[in-house]
Amino acid sequence: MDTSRSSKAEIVSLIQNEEKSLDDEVQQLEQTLPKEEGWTSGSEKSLYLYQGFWCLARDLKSVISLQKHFQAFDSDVFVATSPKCGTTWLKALTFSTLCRTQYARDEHPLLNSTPHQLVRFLEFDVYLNNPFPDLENICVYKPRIFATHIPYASLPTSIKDSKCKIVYICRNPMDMLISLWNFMGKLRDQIQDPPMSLDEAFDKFYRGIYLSGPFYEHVLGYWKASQENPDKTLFLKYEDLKEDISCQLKKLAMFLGVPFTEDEEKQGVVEEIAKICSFRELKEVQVNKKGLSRFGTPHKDFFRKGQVGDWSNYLTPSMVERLEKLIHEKLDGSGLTFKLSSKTSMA
Ligand SMILES: Nc1ncnc2c1ncn2[C@@H]1O[C@H](COP(=O)(O)OS(=O)(=O)O)[C@@H](OP(=O)(O)O)[C@H]1O
Repeated sequence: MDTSRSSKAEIVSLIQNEEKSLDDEVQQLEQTLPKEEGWTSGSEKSLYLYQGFWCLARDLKSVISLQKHFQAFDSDVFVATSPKCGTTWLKALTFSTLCRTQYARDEHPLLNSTPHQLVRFLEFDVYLNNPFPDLENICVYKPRIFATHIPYASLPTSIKDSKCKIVYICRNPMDMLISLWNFMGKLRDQIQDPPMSLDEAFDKFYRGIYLSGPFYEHVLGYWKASQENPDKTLFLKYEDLKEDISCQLKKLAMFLGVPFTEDEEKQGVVEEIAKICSFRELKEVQVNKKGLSRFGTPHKDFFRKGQVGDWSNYLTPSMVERLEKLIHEKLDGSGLTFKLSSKTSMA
C-alpha cells in the first residue's frame, strides 16, 4: 500500500478497510477450507488447509496479508523451517554470522535477546494482528532477517522473485515429531488440556496435520528450490550441524556472502559463534529461561534436549516402520535423505 501522499486520517481509514476485508476473507475461508482439530483444544485452535498447508485461523490472516503486501529487499535474508527442525538454532547462527561486525565481541545481542526476538517470524509475530507493520524500523540490525514456517510455494512473490537469500533447515521427521509432541504437551498443560497420547500425535503427524504440515511437501519445496537455484536457497540439515558445526557455519557464511576471513578464523570467531549459539549455552541465558514470546510460548520451551535420535526413546517399532515407509515413498527420486541414527549427541 503506497501511503506516501495520504493524510493520517486517510491512512487510518485504509488500514481499517484492509483489516475488514481480511476479516471477511478469513471468515469465508473458515467456512470453506478443509478443517481438522488442532493440537490443543478450542475452536480457535482448529487447523485449516490453506494452499496445501495447515494453518491456524489467526495465522491465515497474517499469511494472506503478508502474501499481499510484503516487499522483499534484495539484501533480505529469510530463515525458513518446519516447526521443531532447528529454527531457534538457525536464527541464532544466521544473526550471529551476518551481524558479527555490528556489536562488540563481549556484548553479543544473544545475551539479552532471544533468537526469536532478533529474528522475528513474519506470520506469527510481525504480521500478527497488523497488516501493515513498520518494516523500516522493525530490524535494528542490518540486513533484515525474518523467519517463516510458510512452505516455499506460498511465500510472498517478492521473496521468490527478488535476489534475497533463504536459509532452510530440516530435521529427520522422527525427531521432529517427538519434539513437536513434547512442545505441544507443554502448551496443553498450560491451558489445562488433558495430555495427547503419542498414538494420537503420531496419527496427526503421519497425516501431515500440524502447523505448516505436511512435512514432506514442506521439505521438498525448499529442497527443489535449493537444487534449482543454490545461490538463492541454502538447504541445511539439523543432523549435519550437530555433527560438524564449524564446517556448516562456514558454509552458511559463504552462502550469505560474508565468508569468515583468515584472520577471523585464526581469532576463533567461528568457534565463538558456534559456542554462543549452542544448545548448552543458549539454554542457560537468563532471557531464554523466563518470559513469553510474542506469540505466547514460554521462551524456555524452545530448548528441550537438542539431541539427534531421541525418537528411539519413544516410537514403537511399528511406528518407526510406518514412518520409514512413508519417508521412503515421499522422498523417493528426490535425492534427499535423512540420517535416522539413534546415537544421541549433546552440544
Ligand atoms: N541451539 C540449539 N542447538 C540445537 N538444538 C536446539 C537449539 N535450540 C533449540 N534446539 C532444539 O530445537 C528444537 C526446537 O525446534 P525449533 O527451534 O525449530 O522450534 S520452533 O519451530 O521455533 O518452535 C528442540 O528440539 P528437541 O530438544 O528435540 O525438542 C530444541 O531443543
